[in-house]
Amino acid sequence: MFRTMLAQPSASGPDGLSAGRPGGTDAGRPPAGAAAAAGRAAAAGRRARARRPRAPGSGAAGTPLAAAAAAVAGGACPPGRRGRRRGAAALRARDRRRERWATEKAEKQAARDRRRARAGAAVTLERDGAEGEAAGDASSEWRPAVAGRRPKDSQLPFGSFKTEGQGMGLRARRPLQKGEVFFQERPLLAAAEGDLNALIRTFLGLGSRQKALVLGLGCPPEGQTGRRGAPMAALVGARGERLEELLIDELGWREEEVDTHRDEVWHFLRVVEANSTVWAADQGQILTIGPFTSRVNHSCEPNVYLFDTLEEKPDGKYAGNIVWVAATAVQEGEELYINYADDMGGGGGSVPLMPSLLMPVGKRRRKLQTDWGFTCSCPRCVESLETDPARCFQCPECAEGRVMACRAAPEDAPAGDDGAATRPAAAEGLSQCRACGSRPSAQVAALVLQEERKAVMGLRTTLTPAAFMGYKSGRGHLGRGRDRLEGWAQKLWGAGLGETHWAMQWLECLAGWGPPKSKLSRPPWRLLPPRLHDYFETAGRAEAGALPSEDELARAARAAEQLRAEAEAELSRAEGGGAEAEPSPAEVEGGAPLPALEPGELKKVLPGLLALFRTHKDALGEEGVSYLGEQLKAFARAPGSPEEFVRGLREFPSPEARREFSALLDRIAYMSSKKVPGG
Ligand SMILES: C[S@@+](CC[C@H](N)C(=O)[O-])C[C@H]1O[C@@H](n2cnc3c(N)ncnc32)[C@H](O)[C@@H]1O
Repeated sequence: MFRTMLAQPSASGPDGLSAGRPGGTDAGRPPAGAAAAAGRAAAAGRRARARRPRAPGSGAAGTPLAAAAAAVAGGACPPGRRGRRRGAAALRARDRRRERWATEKAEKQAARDRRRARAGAAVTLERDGAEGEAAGDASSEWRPAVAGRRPKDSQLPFGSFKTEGQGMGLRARRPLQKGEVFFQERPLLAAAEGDLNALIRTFLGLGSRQKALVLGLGCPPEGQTGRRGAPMAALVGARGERLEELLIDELGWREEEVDTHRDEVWHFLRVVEANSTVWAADQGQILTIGPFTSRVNHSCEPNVYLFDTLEEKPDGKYAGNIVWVAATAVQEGEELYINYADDMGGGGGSVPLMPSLLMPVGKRRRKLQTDWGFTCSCPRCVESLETDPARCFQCPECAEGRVMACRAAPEDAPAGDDGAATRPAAAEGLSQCRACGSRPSAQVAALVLQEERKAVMGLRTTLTPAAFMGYKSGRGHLGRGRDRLEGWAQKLWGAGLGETHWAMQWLECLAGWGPPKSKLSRPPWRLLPPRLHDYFETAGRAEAGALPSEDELARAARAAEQLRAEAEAELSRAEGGGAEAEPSPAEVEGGAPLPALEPGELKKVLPGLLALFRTHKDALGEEGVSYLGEQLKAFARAPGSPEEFVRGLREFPSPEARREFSALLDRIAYMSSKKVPGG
């Protein structure tokens, strides 16, 4: 369900400015420069495993079906089959078969309808609390199996629900922390992309329950391909009318097999087109279908990032999972969204230089319409329809406030003969300035927008991927390239663009491409909307292998223990306690319960803790300081076990901060246990 530049012959950013896939190993650095660069070394190590998900159906070249078609056209069909001339008898037989199938199909459909009417619409997905629930009821929940096995409710951090206008969707059942790997799905189906025969045969080999899960996924009605230039329609016809030819003539199926499976295969191929995920692996592309992954809708401000750990085994089967990471903090009940517009990964060099998510709303929607056949109704798009922050300008009147591109005001529209407005749909104007209250006239708006066009055009012709790559030194540092980017930002600023204009944000992303030290950090380089920033950052970290994997967490835990032991040893030396004061193994391993603090003793500890917090205030940030403050106050109100207190701190929402402060927390735990103030 993703797209990657790997899969696209060319890609354009806004105004065609892009990108494509720049060459070189640093080409794929994600915009989250700090994280990505920090993970550069890790990424190099992981590169062998780097995979990128993308949408099948992303243009003719990128789909399993199109790949299969290409393979077929290129002679990958069984020898002796392709190019076989058909005699009149064969053609008559084919027509007879088609007629028979049409009749059988109508009968089957009628039977299906009857069954549905009897059983309600939940035919393949089990619903929780189905009693009294109409199909599609917003409160209904389905629980498909993971690789055929149904997880218990308590194991699932999300549930499904009926969205408004986007079919089914998933929403969080509990709060998720940014960077949290909260779910992993083993695909029900995995096959080499392009090997259509293997894909279909793998599907047919599934158990009936698993097949039902796959066929229960949403797909466009027959005859509606959903996507422009849909490759499946090109391959087998919009209604599957050439499926039989494909199966028999190209894939070498026996007629009896086709008779038995045709309808099922036809339904399956439509599901594949709408729901499969393709991952770039070393051995080639792997196409997967996971019932859960297939239910996550798209948003232009996604809160979930997916990566995979898929691997082809020597027997040709696939092992591994699709891993779900919370890209931002997600609240309980919030819908989960991923990014269908492009893949934001970076380690393997496939990140688009111009992420589609930065595009203005019109361009984003056109892209999704072309690639996916739906008009995006995500919250960000809906909010940007009237005035789009990605087309933001300094107010031509007061220069302090900001105005956005929007539809021209009706009074500015040219009048027709009869006096009625005949404004072309594309006519643009500028919104009212919140600071001075003025709304630029049509003439002023036209000038501002003309300046924008000129500036963007200049950027587009000069800042090509090749030029950008040229900015970088051999080690990938941006070096003086940053000055160029800053120069460009100043030009755009001079041309009247505002901070949240896509071109400014794009420059910020590019500037962030380098290692952390070179990241531009002074104003106005804080332009990305926070959630988008989080998403890019998490994507970069995931791709750079910097997310807290289980290994990493275990390592961090060991490191924390080590620090704690060191701190205790140091303290005991300072106390002059010598060997006696050495922590017991149980304490080092966190096994020994810490004694509860008495209110009087707490007074001694608090100043020390506060001093520690103050020392680390900057790293903690505002959110961290207030969180720790709350914990501290709660502890002061009702002092209990220091362990509980420290546990509260360990639940700090940001995993990064948690890691950073694990040593600090260990010291706090230690001090609490020793009742010694100071750090
Ligand atoms: C892989 S499916 C996602 C699950 C789907 N909603 C369902 O009911 O099974 C993709 C389809 O969901 C819908 N969809 C996903 N994100 C959307 C969005 N942002 N706006 C509108 N429709 C969306 C589109 O119909 C799209 O073809």
